[in-house]
Amino acid sequence: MTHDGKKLTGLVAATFTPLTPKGEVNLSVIGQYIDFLVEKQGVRKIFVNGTTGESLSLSVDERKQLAEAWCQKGKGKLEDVIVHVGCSSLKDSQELARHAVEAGADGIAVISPTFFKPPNAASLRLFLQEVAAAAPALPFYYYHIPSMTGVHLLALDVVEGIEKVIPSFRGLKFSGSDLLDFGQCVSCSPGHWTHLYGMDEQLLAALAMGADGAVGSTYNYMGSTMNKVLCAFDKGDLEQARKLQFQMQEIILFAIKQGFNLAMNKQLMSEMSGISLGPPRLPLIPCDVTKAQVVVQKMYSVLGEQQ
Ligand SMILES: CC(=O)N[C@@H]([C@@H](O)[C@H](O)[C@H](O)CO)[C@@H](O)CC(=O)C(=O)O
Repeated sequence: MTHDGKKLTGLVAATFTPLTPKGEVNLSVIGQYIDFLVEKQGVRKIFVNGTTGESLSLSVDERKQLAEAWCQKGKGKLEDVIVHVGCSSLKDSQELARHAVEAGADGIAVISPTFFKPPNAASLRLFLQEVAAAAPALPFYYYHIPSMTGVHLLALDVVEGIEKVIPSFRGLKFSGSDLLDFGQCVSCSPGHWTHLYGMDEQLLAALAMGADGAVGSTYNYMGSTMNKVLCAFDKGDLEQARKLQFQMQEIILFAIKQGFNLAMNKQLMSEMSGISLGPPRLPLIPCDVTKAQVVVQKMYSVLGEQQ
């Protein structure tokens, strides 16, 4: 559910954080970025300061500036702005959760702390509960991304009984490949929770398993194709949905062979949108532009000019 009571569904772009060439947050291109998503990709929902947004490499103050800018510039253009407020420090997460309310976010999401890892699902739930309590009126989502957090608890165990302790709990962003865990989360959840899948290359499988939508990085520049997958799936046209998902897989696999990572992904968005998003922040290092351009060529050759 979003802030206005509607369940959050459909395609959500996990935004990149624009930086200047010197590595400072660059708020000046956010308006242009939103226009590109809305007008060229048909994407009107965003997930800010997540993995793609390099949140854990940003200061609390930078995350606040970004949350404010995305919410302000998105007014009247975007339907939902979900702000990720997860940090290793509970206090920082709570501060960001309170700030998200002031900024006008439609919901907040939280990952597991990653350095001192929760020893079990109950302790992670307690952490989430303490963050959610700082912004009790905002829809709250658990962001499950074991490949990045190194926390390999089952999402199913984390969300068990969660609404009793987090009344604002409204679902999961599941960025993992374990469709057994994902399917059981869907199967055991009440109907008002949303299940947003986060591995773009296999969204179709998750849709079959009951996903309500998706959050991902590639929807920044291949959102229009994935919107067609959702549309074909809704109409029951599996042949068309598969054809388009396979095309996206071909591109992502090609990119992986070229060394796909956040730096390349960010450069792909700069190339596709014409908006300079700058380098990633250290410790990540910029991607060789010619490598990104090879992937862009592949994208055009597989998808035509539809992007
Ligand atoms: C590990 C990672 O970055 N996963 C991406 C995917 O969109 C991923 O880039 C895509 O599936 C290509 O592998 C998202 O799940 C991340 C995300 O939604 C976020 O930025 O919060």
